[in-house]
Amino acid sequence: MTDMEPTDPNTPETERRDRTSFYTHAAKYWSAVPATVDGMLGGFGIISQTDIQGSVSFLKQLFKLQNPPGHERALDCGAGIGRITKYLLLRFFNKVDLVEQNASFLEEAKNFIGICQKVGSLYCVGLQDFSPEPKTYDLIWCQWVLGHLTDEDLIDFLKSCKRGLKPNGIIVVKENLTSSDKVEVDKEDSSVTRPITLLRILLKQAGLHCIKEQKQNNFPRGLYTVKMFALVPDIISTATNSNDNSYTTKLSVTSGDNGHTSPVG
Ligand SMILES: C[S@@+](CC[C@H](N)C(=O)[O-])C[C@H]1O[C@@H](n2cnc3c(N)ncnc32)[C@H](O)[C@@H]1O
Repeated sequence: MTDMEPTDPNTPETERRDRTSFYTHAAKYWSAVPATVDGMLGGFGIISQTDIQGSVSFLKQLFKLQNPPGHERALDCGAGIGRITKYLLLRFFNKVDLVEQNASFLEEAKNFIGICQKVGSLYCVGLQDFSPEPKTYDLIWCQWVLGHLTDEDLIDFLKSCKRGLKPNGIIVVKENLTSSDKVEVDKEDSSVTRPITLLRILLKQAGLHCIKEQKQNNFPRGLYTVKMFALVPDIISTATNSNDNSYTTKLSVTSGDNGHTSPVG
């Protein structure tokens, strides 16, 4: 190649460098954020209680399913200081593990949650490099973190979560969604906010089936729409992969979007 020839932007090497910088930039961003509830919610600590109430109500509905998840073990993904572990998961599960890329947040989680025998392993690693132990979790909760994964890594991560589920286990995704059909990129924290159409495609590619979805209500105006999705292994993709758990998901899908928009990301 001569000096005059333009470099191809899509070479594997360029993609590898872009991916690495996407994650290192996010890690740098979060390293400057205070280890507080307000810090976890981008300055919107005020919405934490409403958020938790919405999640409690959603989770209670999942326990009323015909084949409900057990209460043994949950995993909090992108856990931060353990806000969701403390106020939601520890109320319903005998053991909760946390996975979070920022070591200071996990350190603070010990103080924030307090001494609790029910807190299990604290994994300090990015979700792009993490796979839950197979057949371990009744519930895997992913909130306000999946926008920090590339589409490809998100699919791989969700596939590994699927393998991490116990029978009747459920993955919950609670994320911001764009009101347009476009991905919105936040260069400051190195994240993306996806439209629901893209999220649905990625969930399908991960071999997940949505058994329930619900909009988070009562957030202040001007924030992104936030939705919760309860996901189980898709029967079809499960049938082609005998290592996965099997499900009969004859459950109704509920939806309700009244156009509100949310905090972080
Ligand atoms: C908006 S905060 C949400 C924290 C928590 N889920 C909550 O709702 O309170 C995003 C969290 O994701 C973490 N995070 C960012 N990128 C990550 C990655 N690639 N893997 C794991 N955690 C990540 C950040 O360090 C931060 O703790």
